[in-house]
Amino acid sequence: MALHTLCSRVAACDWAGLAATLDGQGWARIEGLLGPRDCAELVALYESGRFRSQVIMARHGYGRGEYKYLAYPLPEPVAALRTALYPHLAPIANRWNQMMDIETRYPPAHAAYLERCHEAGQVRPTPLLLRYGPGDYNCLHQDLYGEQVFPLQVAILLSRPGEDFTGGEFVLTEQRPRMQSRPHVVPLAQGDGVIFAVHHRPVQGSRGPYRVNLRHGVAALRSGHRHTLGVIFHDAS
Ligand SMILES: O=C(O)CCC(=O)C(=O)O
Ligand SMILES: [Fe+2]
Repeated sequence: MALHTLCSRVAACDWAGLAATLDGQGWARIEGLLGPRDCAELVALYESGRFRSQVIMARHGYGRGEYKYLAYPLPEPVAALRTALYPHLAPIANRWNQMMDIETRYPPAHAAYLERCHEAGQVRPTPLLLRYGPGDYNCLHQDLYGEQVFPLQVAILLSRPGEDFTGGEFVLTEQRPRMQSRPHVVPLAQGDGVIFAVHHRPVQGSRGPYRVNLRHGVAALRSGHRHTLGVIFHDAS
């Protein structure tokens, strides 16, 4: 995978449009972030890559299926994606924090943000590859790994819905204060990324913005195998 192609794909996204969509619904899709060959390379990494740990989800009550956290140094395409996406997300994160009266602001470059994580004792990489088989699912959760939290993350679907697998929809729920939770089903094709809020997002109410609490997960697969790349911007303790 040509890294400059990856970086120019990220740069070519309509970031003003994505920011507006994120403000409106808490998630936004980047279509065709990765090509079919890029996806196949990342799927192959599930077997051949270097990882710091493996999680069998059923053992922890997280669902069914498994995932592996990549080790540092990250594979080049994953490192490049994370570095290239971050500067576009940091201004959105800063604006959201301002709306939610949260004091934290994020530096414009990911390297500087990682230094902050490392100073807080969060030094372990969080990008991960996930693998689901028939009947596997991922319970609603939030990827929080310490006090340092970057409020947006990206998941990229590496498999072809309808061909490699059926079912396995990416879902989000929004828990609103004193109201019932709202579900979202995110339609993804192979290579599409979804940007979404890790835990909170501001929603504009009639008396100013309020906070909603988000969780994400994956519905059970009916058949086949599904792989995902998760890009989380804070390191873990
Ligand atoms: O497999 C998925 O689509 C969900 C992945 C996930 O939970 C994550 O990237 O944090
Ligand atoms: Fe997750």
